[in-house]
Amino acid sequence: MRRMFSFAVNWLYAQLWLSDIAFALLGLFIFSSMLQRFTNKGPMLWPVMGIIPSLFLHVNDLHDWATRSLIKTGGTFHYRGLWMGGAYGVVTADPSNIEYMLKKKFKNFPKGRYYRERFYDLLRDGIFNADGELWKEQRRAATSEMHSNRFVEYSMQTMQELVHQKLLKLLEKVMNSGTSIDLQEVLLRFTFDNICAAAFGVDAGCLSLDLPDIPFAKAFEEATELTLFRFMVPPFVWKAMKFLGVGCEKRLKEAVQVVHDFAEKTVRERRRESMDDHDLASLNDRSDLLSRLIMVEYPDENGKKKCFSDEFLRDFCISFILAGRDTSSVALAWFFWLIHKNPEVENKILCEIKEIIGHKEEAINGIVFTVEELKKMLYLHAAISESLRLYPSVPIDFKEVLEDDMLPDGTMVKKGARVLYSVYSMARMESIWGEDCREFKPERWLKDGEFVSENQFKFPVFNAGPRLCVGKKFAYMQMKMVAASVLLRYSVRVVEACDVAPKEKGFQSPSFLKTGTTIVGLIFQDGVILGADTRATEGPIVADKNCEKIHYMAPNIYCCGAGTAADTEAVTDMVSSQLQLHRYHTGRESRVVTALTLLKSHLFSYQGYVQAALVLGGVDITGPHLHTIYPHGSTDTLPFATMGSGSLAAMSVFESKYREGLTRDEGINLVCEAICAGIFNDLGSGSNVDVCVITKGHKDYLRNHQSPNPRTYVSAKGYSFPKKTEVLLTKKTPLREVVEVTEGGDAMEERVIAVEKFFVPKFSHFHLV
Ligand code: HEM
Repeated sequence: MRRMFSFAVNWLYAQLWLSDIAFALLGLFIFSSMLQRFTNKGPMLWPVMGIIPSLFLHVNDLHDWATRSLIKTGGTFHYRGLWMGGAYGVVTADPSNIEYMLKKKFKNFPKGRYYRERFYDLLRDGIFNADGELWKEQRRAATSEMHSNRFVEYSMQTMQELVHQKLLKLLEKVMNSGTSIDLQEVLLRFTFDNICAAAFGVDAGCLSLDLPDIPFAKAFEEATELTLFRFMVPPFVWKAMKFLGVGCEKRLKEAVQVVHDFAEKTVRERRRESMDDHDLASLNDRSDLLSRLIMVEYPDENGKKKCFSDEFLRDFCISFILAGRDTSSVALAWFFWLIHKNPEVENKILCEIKEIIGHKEEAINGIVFTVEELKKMLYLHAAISESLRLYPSVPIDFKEVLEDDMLPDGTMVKKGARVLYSVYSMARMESIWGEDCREFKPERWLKDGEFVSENQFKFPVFNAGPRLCVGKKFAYMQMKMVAASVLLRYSVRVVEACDVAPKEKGFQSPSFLKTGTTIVGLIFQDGVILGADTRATEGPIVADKNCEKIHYMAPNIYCCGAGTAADTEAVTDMVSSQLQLHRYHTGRESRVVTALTLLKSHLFSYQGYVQAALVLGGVDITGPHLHTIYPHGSTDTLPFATMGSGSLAAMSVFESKYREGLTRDEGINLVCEAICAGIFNDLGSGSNVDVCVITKGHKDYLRNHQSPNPRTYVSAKGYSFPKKTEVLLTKKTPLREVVEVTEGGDAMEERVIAVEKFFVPKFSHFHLV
């Protein structure tokens, strides 16, 4: 028998070629792929790799791709991970399935082992990571404490303080500096400080004016990110790394240590207070969750009084911080982004706020919203709910299946499978939210002016059923407080340059159309002379032969611009307006250094996205000044300067011929010679020479002062333009009134206040206007 078997194996071995095996495997691969394609309406499940290749293909639009697949399959599809990897289950967006899991068969769909083992190092047995009795005990404690009047009052007070003492001050500082800011980071700092105050009763200090690095906050952020990394790699990878203590797992261990040390120290100190009669009085005054829970006594199985252990309190507080930190800050960042895109909603919110605070006499800056006032802001409530509907803070969540079951839509789920439910996709399904589901419409939440809540399972943004978010009320108060306080004072604008996805995510920034230019300036004995050519180019094409590149900034200050024409015009116009408002305000002549500071800080904040290279010149009370400003905001102060593509040719003239104490005519001639060097040696520069001479109290703008290469050929036949635009109607509208604007005047009488407040997430930057 054994001989026969070994004979058969040897025979087979002699007959088979490697190519036969490869061919057979390929056939099997194609067959199973086709079988899968025809039997499964959901995304392609590849042999061996399962859904993984599709995930990689859609890594940049995962949620939208899942939405398309869910719409195609009618709300639910099966998925499978790597072969023998153990990951399998269904993805659903069907409210009846969600109600079944989160409420009707709650016990059969716990968070499960998969979730728990990944989060265990950070959260241990905290409420966010617990199931069964462990969870129930914490849930009871959290609900009773958080819904108490004492906690609501305390949390409101901490929110008010944080908004007025920290957040608004920081925004004011940013606005005054004229820069933009990563609003998402600011909001994250805000929610971190807020939740630390609510949970531990401590000020984490993240939102100080100088935005300091706080070790606890940094470690928390790192621990959360590294824990989420465990969900992205196969278990054997992170488990092996943890065992060996290397890479991400080593960093995670260190970060978790910092978080736990901080939490343990705070719990220890508070426990000491509870045991020391002297400190007990001050503990009684505290209303944070830790201080309240430390005082709680409950009967154990034998009827003896028991307190919560230090470990219980530590894990409880850490879970709380995790639950309340990113969720609210992400929700607020999306909210401000949507408000920027939908100014009509912003107007309605402002109308509502103004109606509610109409009776208040204080100036806007002194207004602090009360709980009652926030409760009355129904339109704002609707706008926040609508923003959460479209961009839920937890876009996809999952539960594990304890025993084989069948979901209400007929889908079978096996023990150990996972049911993922996409809250993000639900918002985009016409079958759930109607044809206008993708629109941002706060009105869908209002009926006859009253806010109408939606069914929890159609809107599971805060989860639903017994595990509904404990912090929902807190979160709404917090978000409304921030939104109303900020919108009342500022308008938040997304900085378009940063609004685009960063390069490392595959985004190619557009190339710029640059204008070739020669611009120069020099200081002569009585003031400053600026010069420029007049050619504007669009790549290889001459777009304008006689444009103006010397821009007015103030009666005593002018500025030559090279780079993108629109940018040079926009930036000089903007600063010129600011200078004018400043003159109205102070009644004094503008100084060149003021223009320089405004220009450079604007250009610096846009980090080269505003393509303007400038030569700024003027004469003020301190004498003549000449500066160059580069697109990234660096500056130079020189007696003679050149910029633009023809700057090298022009500089060669200045370097050989410039001297101190030039007369006006010598200065103009030298400027013309330098510009001509650019015109004749640089293809981007051409046409005529514009000159501007600025002396104390006077300026001469010599437009087309020289035309060194006039057009010589004119067609003998002339030029005919046969097709004309016919004039059908001629109507003259006489000017009713001529308004004269006089520079100077009585500054105190005619005071104009500029309310241009610039300010702004990492995924996008915002401006405050
Ligand atoms: C916009 C803000 C918020 C959103 C969208 C939100 C959403 C959620 C969601 C989806 C869950 C269920 C998570 C899961 O079981 O996988 C949850 C649970 C929870 N949330 Fe929130 N949350 C927000 C703010 C807060 C805040 C500010 C707090 C604390 C003050 C908080 C405390 C909790 C707690 C303790 C749980 C665990 C409840 C349990 O498992 O029984 N949440 N939240």
